[in-house]
Amino acid sequence: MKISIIGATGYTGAELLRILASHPAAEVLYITSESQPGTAINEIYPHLTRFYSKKLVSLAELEQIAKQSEVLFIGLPHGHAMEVGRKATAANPDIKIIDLGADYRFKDYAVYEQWYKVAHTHKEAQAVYGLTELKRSQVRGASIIGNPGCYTTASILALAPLVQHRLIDLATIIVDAKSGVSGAGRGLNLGAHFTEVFENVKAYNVAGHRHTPEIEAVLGELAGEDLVISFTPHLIPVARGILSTCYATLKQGVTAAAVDKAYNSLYGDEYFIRLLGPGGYPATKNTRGTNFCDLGWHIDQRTGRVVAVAAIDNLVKGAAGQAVQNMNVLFKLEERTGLDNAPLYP
Ligand SMILES: NC(=O)C1=CN([C@@H]2O[C@H](COP(=O)(O)OP(=O)(O)OC[C@H]3O[C@@H](n4cnc5c(N)ncnc54)[C@H](OP(=O)(O)O)[C@@H]3O)[C@@H](O)[C@H]2O)C=CC1
Ligand SMILES: CC(=O)N[C@@H](CCC(=O)OP(=O)(O)O)C(=O)O
Repeated sequence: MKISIIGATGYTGAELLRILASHPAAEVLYITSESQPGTAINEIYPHLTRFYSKKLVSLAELEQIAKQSEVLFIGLPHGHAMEVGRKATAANPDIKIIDLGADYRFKDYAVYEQWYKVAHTHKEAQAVYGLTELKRSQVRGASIIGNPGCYTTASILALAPLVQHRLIDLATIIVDAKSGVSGAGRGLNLGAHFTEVFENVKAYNVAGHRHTPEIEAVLGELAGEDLVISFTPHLIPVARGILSTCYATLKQGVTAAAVDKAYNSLYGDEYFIRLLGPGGYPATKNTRGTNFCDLGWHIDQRTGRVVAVAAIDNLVKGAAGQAVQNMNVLFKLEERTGLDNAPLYP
């Protein structure tokens, strides 16, 4: 496929290039940057040398980029993809757009505007939410895909079986998640500064993180009713990784066997979902650099709660890997094409 990446100098853009470098059907045509047009990408990311020496171009070239590309990945901060998506589809109605940011994730644009504080300027877009394992049939026929966030991918995958099989009290869902620092992007900010992060763990955006409505919207659709959750993100001193620990009260009479059955029936045939089963302890290091999501769950008899844990790499299954997985689905390729690597360990 002829591919272009808008915002290639960011962590998700660079991760897309790393993955696509070993994708047999990928031909990267254009990569863009507003701050460093004319620079070769491997001058910014030397790990991409031998794979790319392609020069970055400005978004001003978007019309010709769109006309020549079959797939456009967008790795920009939220609020910028809509303009790119609108102009690209106007220039090439057949183009497939996969946005790694938040602009195309919400069916209800009012929710997006309320939480992201940005007016949506591409409301006519018929976008599909790109959590592959849950939305595969819709992804197959999509023109625009809103790729999920990193915390949301891990948390929704952990909770979906419990919600879909009506095993939990929907009013009791709590998500406690940790993210590596690359989740904040490559831009310099004090919160991501080494001496602020090293030997430190902290919560942030408590009771107000933008991933809250995304998780609620997707789980609510699965449940067939609106729901609210408590979501607390934490920053941990690692480069990559999301660990999401999710709690909910089991409905009266729900057995451990019913919980096991729910996970196995939803994910038993899913290559990228590795079920560690009851008592399993997912760890970010086991998914690092891969598109896998490791899932484990525990029944706490004392409290009547289920505790579901998910581990992913925020830049892979949480972003670029899932975006390529969705591209594979769009073009009817084996879904693991370019994604079937083992993690580095230790
Ligand atoms: N990091 C992660 O783990 C995840 C990130 N995401 C989302 O993916 C998107 C990209 O994230 P990430 O790669 O981490 O971000 P980075 O901050 O690392 O990169 C952002 C990119 O956008 C470009 N950019 C920044 N500001 C502007 C602007 N005003 N106009 C045009 N381009 C701009 C930059 O390019 P240049 O300055 O060269 O023009 C850079 O390439 C974001 O929406 C993020 O929320 C989603 C899931 C996971
Ligand atoms: C550690 C860290 O800062 N993580 C980011 C999540 C990145 C992401 O997925 O954001 P979008 O949903 O906007 O794409 C955050 O908490 O905002």
